[in-house]
Amino acid sequence: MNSKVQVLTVAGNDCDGSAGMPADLHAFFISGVYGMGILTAAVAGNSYEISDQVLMPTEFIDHQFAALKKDFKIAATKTGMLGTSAVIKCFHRNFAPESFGKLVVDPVIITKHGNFLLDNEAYDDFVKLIIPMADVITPNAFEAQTLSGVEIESRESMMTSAKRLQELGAKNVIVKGKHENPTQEKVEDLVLKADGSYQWLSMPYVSTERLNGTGDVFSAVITAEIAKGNDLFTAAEIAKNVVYDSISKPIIVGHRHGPINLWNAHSK
Ligand SMILES: Nc1ncnc2c1ncn2[C@@H]1O[C@H](COP(=O)(O)OP(=O)(O)O)[C@@H](O)[C@H]1O
Ligand SMILES: Cc1ncc(COP(=O)(O)OP(=O)(O)O)c(N)n1
Repeated sequence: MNSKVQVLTVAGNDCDGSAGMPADLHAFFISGVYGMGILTAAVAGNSYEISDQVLMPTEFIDHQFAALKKDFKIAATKTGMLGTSAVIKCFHRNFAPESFGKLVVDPVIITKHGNFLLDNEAYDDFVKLIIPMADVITPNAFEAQTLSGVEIESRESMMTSAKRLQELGAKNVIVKGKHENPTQEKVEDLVLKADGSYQWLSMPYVSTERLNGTGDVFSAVITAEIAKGNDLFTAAEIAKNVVYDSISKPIIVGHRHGPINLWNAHSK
């Protein structure tokens, strides 16, 4: 039963396959782990926009947790789109490390193209219930800023923001750097561990619109690598390389903000 490392994503489906659960499952596959998915929501999306979203009934999410708990040995779990207070409370009552392993929280609040995937009313419950459960939290610069109240403008502010997230209860924090300036040379992420040790991850800035799924893949690879027993610094370094390889040689799928090229990472 346990010949393959097993991991779980609790996330929404993006119907164009570029982000959310499909991206997580692709990332699990290239990481060599067996991936499962508890569906929380679904969005109608393409490479231009997200035009609609719907949430799963929480009783059905309960049933998905119960089904997996009975049968599998899950070493690590990641969260993606939780969407509402009801889903957050449902996750909170179902998740236990004994059954679902280490927890990586990707705070899906607003997509990089401006769609809100977390209700305003759900925000306080996310902070109160989900952040303290996180072994690792992986906010992008905007989410780190929103959650910590610290404006991200330098390495120093990324560190202050990460420490603030630890005060909110997350054990280990990865603040992903900004990548909005077309003249920037590199994108730097900060990995701050529970014991205060830290590392900077730095890769060249890639100028492309084909970035759908970068955040999902980054946190999914970290989840897979932790499940395999890797240390967080190693896991984050592998994830950073996978994302870089996936965006530096784009595939042309869809017209605009297309999916990233995981094949290029897989072939390395
Ligand atoms: N244009 C880019 N060039 C290089 N690295 C990038 C670029 N965009 C994102 N990344 C990297 O991709 C990973 C995911 O970050 P990000 O896209 O900010 O997450 P999210 O999808 O949550 O907004 C991080 O390691 C980040 O540094
Ligand atoms: C269902 C669903 N979940 C997550 C996303 C992705 O949102 P975003 O924060 O823009 O991150 P990445 O595309 O970089 O992973 C989505 N579109 N749909």
